[in-house]
Amino acid sequence: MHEQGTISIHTENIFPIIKKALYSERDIFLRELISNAVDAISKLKMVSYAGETTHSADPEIVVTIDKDKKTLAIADTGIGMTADEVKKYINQVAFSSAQEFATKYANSGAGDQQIIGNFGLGFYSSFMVASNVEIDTRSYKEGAEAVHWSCDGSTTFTLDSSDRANVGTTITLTLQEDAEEYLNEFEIKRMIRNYCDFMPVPIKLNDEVINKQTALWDKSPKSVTNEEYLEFYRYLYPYQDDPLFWIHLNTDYPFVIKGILYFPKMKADIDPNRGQIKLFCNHVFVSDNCDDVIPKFLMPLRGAIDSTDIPLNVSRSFLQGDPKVRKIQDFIAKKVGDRLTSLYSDSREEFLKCWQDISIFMKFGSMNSDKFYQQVKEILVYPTTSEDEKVKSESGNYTTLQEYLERNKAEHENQVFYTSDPIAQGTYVELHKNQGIEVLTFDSFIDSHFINFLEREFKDIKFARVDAEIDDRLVDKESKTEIVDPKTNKTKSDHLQDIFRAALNKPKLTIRTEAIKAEDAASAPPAIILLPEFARRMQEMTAVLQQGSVSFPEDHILLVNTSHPLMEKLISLDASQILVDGKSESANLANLICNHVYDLALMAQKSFDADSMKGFLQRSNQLLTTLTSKI
Ligand SMILES: Nc1ncnc2c1ncn2[C@@H]1O[C@H](COP(=O)(O)OP(=O)(O)OP(=O)(O)O)[C@@H](O)[C@H]1O
Repeated sequence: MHEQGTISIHTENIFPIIKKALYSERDIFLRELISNAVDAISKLKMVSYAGETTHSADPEIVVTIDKDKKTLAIADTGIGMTADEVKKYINQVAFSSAQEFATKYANSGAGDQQIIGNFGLGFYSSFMVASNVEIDTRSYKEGAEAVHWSCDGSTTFTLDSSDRANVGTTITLTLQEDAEEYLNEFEIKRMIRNYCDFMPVPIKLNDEVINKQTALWDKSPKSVTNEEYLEFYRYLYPYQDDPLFWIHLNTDYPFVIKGILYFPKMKADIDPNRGQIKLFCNHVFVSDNCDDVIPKFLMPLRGAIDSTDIPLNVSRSFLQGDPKVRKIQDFIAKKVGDRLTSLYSDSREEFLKCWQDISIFMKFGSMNSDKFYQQVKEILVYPTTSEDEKVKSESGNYTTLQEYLERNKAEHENQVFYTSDPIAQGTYVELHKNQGIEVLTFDSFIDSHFINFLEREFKDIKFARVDAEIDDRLVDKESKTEIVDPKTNKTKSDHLQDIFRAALNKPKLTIRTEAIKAEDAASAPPAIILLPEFARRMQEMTAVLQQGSVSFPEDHILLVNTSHPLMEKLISLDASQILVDGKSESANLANLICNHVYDLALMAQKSFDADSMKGFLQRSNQLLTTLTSKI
């Protein structure tokens, strides 16, 4: 048999277009050819199950590199093709999708970068790297003649008889000069591992089986042990910390979707834009990036998703608007939500152990997807100062917002007190705690947005940071009105206001006085800084918009604690007016103390820059010297 023919395609110069468009994705040719080989092996299995043939051979794919001839061959023990099938499937089917691709590319007007090779490229993608492609094949069909097809990338081909004895197909590529890297064994091994690792047929190179073959996601979740899940994770992401927990997806309805999604230990700097989930289509690796298939907020997860239902096309942008993809996204998000809620209800203790690592993800997800938020809102928890038995756990004390509101309904209905930095704001937290006011911690970088989100969700609730205002319960209102100077009718508060205003001389600073309640008066701070919630949030927002750092607001409040013992002394110092060398030494000392008290209050709020620190140290020394000179 000898036949020569013309492949009927209408787009001129089809191969240069394909080569140009897919240049950066050239590796995919091997994935396509090996996928075809796996399909051919499955088809043979199917016809044999159907009783159409008794032929059987060990399923295997052998990749052979011939450096002298500059060829790369992929041989399979699959179904093979008759001459008619070659004409039909190769000359017509394969080339028609090539044409479709080229037309799409030519019309898209998109730059090379926007066209990414996925599926549908098939057999013809071999012309991206080969100057000549040969097919040597023999069908499983009784009496079928083996055939040899050859094409040099032009639109003509030859079809001859072949002396091939075995059922199956060998595709031999004569590599172009610029594709000789595919003669390198390491490179081919890497490509097989990358694209074909989980294909269910052994793929051999130099008698060595290169691929893993079994995909853990295919197994029934009940039959997989924790150690197997961990091992698989370590295989996919070597040298990484073990994951916290995982979700095994295994469904046939409404979509065929399998996979394992792992929750890794998340760092504070997670980048939700960088997905790490591997996407497979029937065990064939497609992409390291499931951007279009996974909802954005699930991006920090890792693992693998395998689905033949994900409509992949040559141009990835096609995917985004696809309604099926949206349904798949919702489905995956729901599964993730289910897993989290069942973890919480099965073992709150285990859930809380992971909380530090998953909280940012869950808050981010809640803000991004209402469906997800509705699913998880009851299990969003926050560290709390409450000592209630119900909130205790080995990982610390945690409460949900609902529980918090319920517990504190009588004390402060609809008001949530929180700290954004339990260490720096420790003084304030302590003050609240001592008066029995429960404080929650919202200290991640996402929390200022998340608090806004919660305030939108719970319309009546107001969040106030512990340093925003002093709650009435923390102060003794009566002591404020006590008159201490019968001559001037001034209260202690009036006096202290005068002293501090004169000493600090800061027009933008508001000075307020309150008697802070404390069991031991000296244990409460002599003064604290208040940053009104609204003004502080505005400032934070402006900083975000201007991409700057949040500077400390100049118009803050200094709240002087009139019940601190230091304040009595300060009033008498100021009043004594002891003159040394014509100067009032006591007034000078009072001035130093006021500035020192102010600085100490500031220090609980912000770190000092070099100049402020220098000033603080100098004054501290001066103050110590003045005080010790009295001894
Ligand atoms: N190794 C092979 N053994 C048997 N038949 C093959 C082999 N390779 C290709 N074919 C036949 O050629 C056809 C065209 O292959 P091609 O790769 O272009 O497209 P496809 O596999 O049908 O789909 P896709 O474009 O998604 O890969 C296949 O459907 C199959 O019938």
